[in-house]
Amino acid sequence: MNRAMMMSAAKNLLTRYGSTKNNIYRCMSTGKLTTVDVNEKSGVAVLTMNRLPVNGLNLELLRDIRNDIDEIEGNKCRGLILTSASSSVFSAGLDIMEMYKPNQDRLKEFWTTLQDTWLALYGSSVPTAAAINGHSPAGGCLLATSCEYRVMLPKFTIGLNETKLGIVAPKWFMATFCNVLPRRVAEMALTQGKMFSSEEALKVGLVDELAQSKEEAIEKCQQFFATFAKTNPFARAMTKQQFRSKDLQQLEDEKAQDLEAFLFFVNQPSVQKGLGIYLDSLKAKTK
Ligand SMILES: CCCCCCCCCCCCC/C=C/C(=O)SCCNC(=O)CCNC(=O)[C@H](O)C(C)(C)COP(=O)(O)OP(=O)(O)OC[C@H]1O[C@@H](n2cnc3c(N)ncnc32)[C@H](O)[C@@H]1OP(=O)(O)O
Repeated sequence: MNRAMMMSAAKNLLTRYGSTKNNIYRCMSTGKLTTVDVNEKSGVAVLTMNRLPVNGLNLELLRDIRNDIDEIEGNKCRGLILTSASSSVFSAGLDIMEMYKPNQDRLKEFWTTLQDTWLALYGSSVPTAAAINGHSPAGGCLLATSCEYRVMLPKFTIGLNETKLGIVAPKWFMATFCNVLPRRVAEMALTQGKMFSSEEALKVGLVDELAQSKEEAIEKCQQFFATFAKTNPFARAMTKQQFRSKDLQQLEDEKAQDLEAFLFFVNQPSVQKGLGIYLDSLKAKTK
């Protein structure tokens, strides 16, 4: 982050936090595929993904999440908890249908919206946490690890499984993973396409706590936010942004090349063939 960007971020944060210390704000739900509920007392917003059955991240769901994050930031919420309306899947990751035999204009918009959603979530000045109440592969894991804290329910799986699908996780997926895990663990897991059980994820630090129910997970996320009670919100947010600025800046600088690489890669006949086989295997499971 250069000096001008830093000053502008500081100005935004001062405007947000300057005179609002003890007030409670109300946020409103914006999306059709998401809901946002704000705890009137704590000011914490719960953003629930609601594209059942598996919260596949298609263009519309990503747009809704992105708009919700902007609205939560704008409404001065005290925290953002990301969770799912499903009782078994947090998010199945990117909707493979967006990448399989794609319309090229939509494909571009899809990837650009994913980039923008990540920039908004990973760079959010609002404290963020994920209540992971179901499986969380690939893009689902990206969303969860973009948050500052993770609480997961037992007996589910989480990880970046891209290499198992014959696709490559972009650099910013890897950077997000490396922000949570020791570099060696991250490299091994990424190259293996490893999906961690909830219990394994806790052991390596991919998640911070386990909870027995969604309600308990949300409560634990709220307790995490409470650890900031005695900090200055402006100083907290600036500190977070400085920690993450290298990763954020890299994607900001390379957005166009990243899109180009994605389009090139996804349109390769071998990748299309692999995605088709993978989709068939997923569908065969349900027959
Ligand atoms: C030099 C190289 C430079 C490279 C530069 C970069 C290039 C960039 C390349 C591209 C990178 C992209 C990164 C990709 C990220 C992703 O997120 S890809 C998606 C990965 N996701 C998965 O692998 C998860 C697949 N799904 C599952 O494992 C299971 O569905 C589940 C999540 C564990 C849930 O299981 P269950 O509850 O049993 O549900 P199912 O019965 O399996 O599924 C229900 C229906 O949903 C469909 N479905 C599931 N997941 C997806 C999905 N991700 N996309 C689309 N559709 C999905 C499934 O087929 C079922 O459909 P129906 O049979 O029609 O009901």
